[in-house]
Amino acid sequence: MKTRSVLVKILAVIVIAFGLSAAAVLVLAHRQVQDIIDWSQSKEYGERIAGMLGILDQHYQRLLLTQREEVYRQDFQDMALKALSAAYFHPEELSVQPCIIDADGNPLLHPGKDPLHQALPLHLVTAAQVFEQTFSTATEEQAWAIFQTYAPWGWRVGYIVPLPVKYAMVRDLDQGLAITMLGTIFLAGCVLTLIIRRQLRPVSELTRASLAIAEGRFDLPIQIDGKDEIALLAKQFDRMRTSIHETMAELQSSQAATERERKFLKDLIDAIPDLIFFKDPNSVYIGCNRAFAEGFIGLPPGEIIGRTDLDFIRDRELATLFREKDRETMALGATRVNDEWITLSNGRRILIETAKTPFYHVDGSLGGLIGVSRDVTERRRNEEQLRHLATHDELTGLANRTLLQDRLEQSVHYANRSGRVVAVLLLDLDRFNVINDSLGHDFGDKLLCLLAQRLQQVVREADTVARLGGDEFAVLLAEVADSEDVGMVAAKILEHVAEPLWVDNREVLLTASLGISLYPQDSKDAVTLIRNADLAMYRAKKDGRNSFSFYDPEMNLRVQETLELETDLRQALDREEFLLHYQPKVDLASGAVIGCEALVRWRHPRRGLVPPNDFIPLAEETGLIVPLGAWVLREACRQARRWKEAELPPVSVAVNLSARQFRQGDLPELVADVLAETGLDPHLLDLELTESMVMDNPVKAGRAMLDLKKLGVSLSLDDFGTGYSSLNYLRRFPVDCLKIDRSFIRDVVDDPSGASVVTSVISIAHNLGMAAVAEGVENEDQLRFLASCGCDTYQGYFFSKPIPAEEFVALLQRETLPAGE
Ligand SMILES: Nc1nc2c(ncn2[C@@H]2O[C@H](COP(=O)(O)O[C@H]3[C@@H](O)[C@H](n4cnc5c(=O)[nH]c(N)nc54)O[C@@H]3COP(=O)(O)O)[C@@H](O)[C@H]2O)c(=O)[nH]1
Repeated sequence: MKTRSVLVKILAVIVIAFGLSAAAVLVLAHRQVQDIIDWSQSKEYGERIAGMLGILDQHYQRLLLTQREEVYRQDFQDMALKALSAAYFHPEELSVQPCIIDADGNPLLHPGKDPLHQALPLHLVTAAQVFEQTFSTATEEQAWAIFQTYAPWGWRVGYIVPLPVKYAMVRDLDQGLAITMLGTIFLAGCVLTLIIRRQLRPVSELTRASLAIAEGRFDLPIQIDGKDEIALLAKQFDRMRTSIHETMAELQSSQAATERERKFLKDLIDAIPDLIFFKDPNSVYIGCNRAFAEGFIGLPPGEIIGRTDLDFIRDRELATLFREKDRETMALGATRVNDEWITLSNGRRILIETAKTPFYHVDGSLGGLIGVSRDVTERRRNEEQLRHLATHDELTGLANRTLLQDRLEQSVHYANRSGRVVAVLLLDLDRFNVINDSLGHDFGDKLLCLLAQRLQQVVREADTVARLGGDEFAVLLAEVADSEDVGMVAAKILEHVAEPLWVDNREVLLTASLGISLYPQDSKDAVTLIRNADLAMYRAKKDGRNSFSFYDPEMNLRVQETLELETDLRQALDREEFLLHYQPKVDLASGAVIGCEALVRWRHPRRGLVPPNDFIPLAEETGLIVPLGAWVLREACRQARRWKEAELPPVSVAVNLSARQFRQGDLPELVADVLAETGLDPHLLDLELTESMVMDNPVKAGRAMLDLKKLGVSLSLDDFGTGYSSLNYLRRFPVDCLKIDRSFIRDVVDDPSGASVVTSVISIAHNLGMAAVAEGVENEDQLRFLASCGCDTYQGYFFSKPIPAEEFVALLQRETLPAGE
């Protein structure tokens, strides 16, 4: 590399020297040419000399004269001699005509022109003549010697040169000079090119690199060696390129990552079934997902961007609404949620819930909003359904307790201002469970639906009919004048309820008990009004059903008592507050005590001895009858076993079963367990069932009775005659005794119809192979009548009230017992 550099330098020096020499030559040559003055250029002097020399045609000939004295001094003689010699001795070889001119410009010698001599001053003529003579006679060497002696300083030698010749000289000179110049220029050019190429190579390398960078190619390294500025620059440039390359690579990688992310996000939002869109602050779409574009607008996303809702939503009202909501959202600067019904591109109408949220640029300026719309049609429908379910009865579609309460509160609110009365009527069907159990729940449901329709027809549209559960309905009379009007409506309702209903081609007769509470008299609170109506309804039920009853504050007192009683009842078993009394059963024929009926008593710590009628219904209602009944059964069996162990005459013990106990599926197991536990002979246990208990569901009851019979116990049908026993069923039940209700016995003497019922029951019992037991025998007449009818057994105050166990033992031990005749 260094050698090359030296060579180039040497070459450059040579070229420069050559160029300088050539330039010097050229300058000298030009100067020489310039020394030969074209006297024709000097008009006055030129014309005079030309005239003297007889040169007429100035256009074709020029007189060229040497100009400088020094030249004469050195070369004049030689030149003059040579010129004159040539003119005289070799005139044919001359292309120019020489002449000599003195210091004043007078021609001294001009070989071709005689007149010249005449015009010359004498001394010059002489000189000229001498010259002529000399040259004409002397040899060349002689002429030269003469000339040397004559020639004074200041003479000039000239040539009359034809113009072409003069220019030929110059042209030759110029050509030479031009060739020299061109050669020099060429060489200089070559050297320069070399130098430039050498110097500019790094620059061009840099240029190439710059271009590559400009074209985005950063991977081509810049290879420039050296330590000069360009090399240093190139190195820095290459570092810069590397740095940019790396930065670009990072940028590209980050761009690729960004692009991947962007694509992923696009795919993601396209995969979301919700409608997603983005708008600028002027509500112009700047993006959306596929669901929005194709599902809602019906255009590809590209055709939506840059447009507004007004451009493609046909419903202008909706489009304007969208725009208003956009503005509100962006003005608010927070998420807003709206519901709107829209029509999709496939024509389906859906309800959308749209959440619009403003978004901002990095500099904090508003970028627009992001919208997400979701099809909530189904959800809303479900919500409506749930709301309906939450406020309506599923079976009948009537309002439920919640809605009733809500409406009642509203009605109370309005009545408060209007001064009118609001009435709550609570209706409970009488003995509906009998229908339900005997005819099935489906049948019962259909009946309830028909009744619901009927109730709705009775009241006005402003009133509310609700089902509170089971067979319990409520009617809210939103505005009535007074309680009299309410009573009329209540009576009308009962009338409609009592009209025959047809379900599955079967006629059903229903009655209801109705309780009424009034606003503002009975309470100002909706919940209390409903509760008071409920209390009144219970009163109506107790009063004999198929009637209505207005709420009375007394009812509340009773409820309070009942609540207290219930609390005490729950603790009574644990506190062992129950005990049994036994009422003897007497054989009518022999007068012997053949058994007894166990009757529970409650020794209340404050109230004293509480009769069963005051707590058995409550125990039944609360379910406490189940443990209480089990206790009675166990205690009665244990007592009977003790009597047997005491070797008293054998007596059976009768235990009353409650409806709930009987319905419990585990009664046979309980009886079996108790018998096993107490060791009582099953024949000495008599279980008393009521007529209504078995007739509510005769089939099921029949099965349960069979199970009990298998244990070896006796079964009696209590209160016979008060219910609706079907003889058909009765015939099939494994019953041992029919107990004639005391209401028939009471009137047996005075009332012939009562007597005939008793005789009929006795004969039915006997015909079915059962014993007849009369209850509530209080006097001898009754006893006598029963004996006359062939009644088998009796019990009643006439013989004995229910008595404690020890008294019953004493009674048993009496030898003589009263007997009927
Ligand atoms: N499930 C259960 N029910 C029971 C139980 N113990 C009693 N009861 C039922 O309570 C009702 C009332 O019973 P009670 O007050 O004991 O009355 C009984 C007798 O005292 C009464 N009786 C008997 N003879 C006469 C009479 O000559 N005159 C008259 N006024 N009353 C009389 O009758 C009741 C017994 O009736 P019954 O059961 O129908 O034989 C009552 O319904 C009891 O069944 C129990 O443990 N479990």
